[in-house]
Amino acid sequence: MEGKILIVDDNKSILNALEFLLEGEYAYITAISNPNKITGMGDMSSYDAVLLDMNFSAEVNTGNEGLYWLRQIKGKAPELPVIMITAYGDMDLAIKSLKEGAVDFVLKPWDNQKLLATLRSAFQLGQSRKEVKNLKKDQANLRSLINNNDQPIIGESIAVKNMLTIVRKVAKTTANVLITGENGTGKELIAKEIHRHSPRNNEVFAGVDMGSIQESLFESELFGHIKGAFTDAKEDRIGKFEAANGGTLFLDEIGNLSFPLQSKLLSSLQNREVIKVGSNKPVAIDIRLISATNSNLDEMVDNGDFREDLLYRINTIHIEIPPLRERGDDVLLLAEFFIKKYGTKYGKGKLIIHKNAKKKLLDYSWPGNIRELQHTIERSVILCEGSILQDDDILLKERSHPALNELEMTLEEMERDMIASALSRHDGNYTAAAEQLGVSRQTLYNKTKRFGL
Ligand SMILES: Nc1ncnc2c1ncn2[C@@H]1O[C@H](COP(=O)(O)OP(=O)(O)OP(=O)(O)O)[C@@H](O)[C@H]1O
Repeated sequence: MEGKILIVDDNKSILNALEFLLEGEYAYITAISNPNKITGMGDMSSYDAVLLDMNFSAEVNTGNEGLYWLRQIKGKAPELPVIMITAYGDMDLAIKSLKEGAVDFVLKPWDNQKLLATLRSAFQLGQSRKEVKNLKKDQANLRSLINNNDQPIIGESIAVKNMLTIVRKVAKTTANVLITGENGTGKELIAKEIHRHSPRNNEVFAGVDMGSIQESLFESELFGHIKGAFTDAKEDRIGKFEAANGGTLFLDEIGNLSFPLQSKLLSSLQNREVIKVGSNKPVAIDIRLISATNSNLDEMVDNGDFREDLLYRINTIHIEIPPLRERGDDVLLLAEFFIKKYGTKYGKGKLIIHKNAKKKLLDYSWPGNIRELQHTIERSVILCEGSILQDDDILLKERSHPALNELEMTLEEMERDMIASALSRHDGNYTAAAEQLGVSRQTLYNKTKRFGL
């Protein structure tokens, strides 16, 4: 069969006998009588298994030399299976070698069939180890591809620069981070940036949006469940905590967590373990937590809606993202960025923005922040005829804007308009805007996402 075996023994006749025996089974055999050659061998991972003598000097039988060379090989290729050969039947030594990482040992004089069988299982083990190593490498590559595929953070205002300095500093630690800011300011983007610059960047970044899942499913979403825990639990399922194990867990809209779940979250963070719904067996977890919200958690604590001890736990570092209207010319930088992006996407080539259009962008209050700007620019690129983006191409949906005749509006456009103006009136405060519109905070949140506000 295909396979590359290395034999190391200073007794030439043993070496020849082994070489002869193995030639019938494996495609490539390398036989060396001087173990010092191992030092110069470089990368040994191309071998599939090694047969290594335990005692190299005939008069010395401590086995130390064999153990020394075993360590050297393991240092060069940790996955490579090594079988030790010993002539003295010294069990202590054989066990010592197993502890040092040898997969098995054979005693001299050996039985040919037994030796071949031992080597075959070592060979199989080596193949599996190689596969696992390659899979892990693929997985790490995929993760870093996913993590690095994110868009850059645009912004040169002092507010953004200061924020990014904190982001870079905190990324290197494992501190829990709370990101606050209005809707669409880039909280998720910043959370991913922290993960990308952290030592966990080759591990998973798992996000849960508490604003978009039904409250009754929060617990199972976070902690998982076992089969039969509730009517719809047809299979065991792991939660986001376990999915993020070793990596970063991003809890968006953490202010939506009910009080009992806040307690469960707190105890998971304190004990570093989760208990699946329907189970009582704790599972150890190691996550870095980043939470985000556009609610005022201090106010929620004062009103008895959020646990103070949980707030302390999640906001070791607090990052506040400024709203777009406070970022000065960043509006234009971001607009240029999105014009380029959507110009390419819709085959419009290089588009230039007219100064009146710039003024229109700068004068607007952007209640939906960067998400709203992004959607506005996408629409304007689609509408734009020619190579200059005019102010008429930019449709702002603020209620005070008279561009659209209400009689010609669809119900959906009116709804979007009302939501935008309510958010603008309340400076992006969701609770107040939802109250004014007579809908729940969650409904408002879902609608702003749908309308791209
Ligand atoms: N500084 C930035 N540079 C470029 N794009 C950005 C920036 N900030 C945000 N974006 C983009 O704006 C959109 C909204 O950002 P994101 O989803 O991170 O906001 P959010 O604050 O998490 O929103 P929500 O409050 O609705 O959860 C995304 O498409 C994101 O890529």
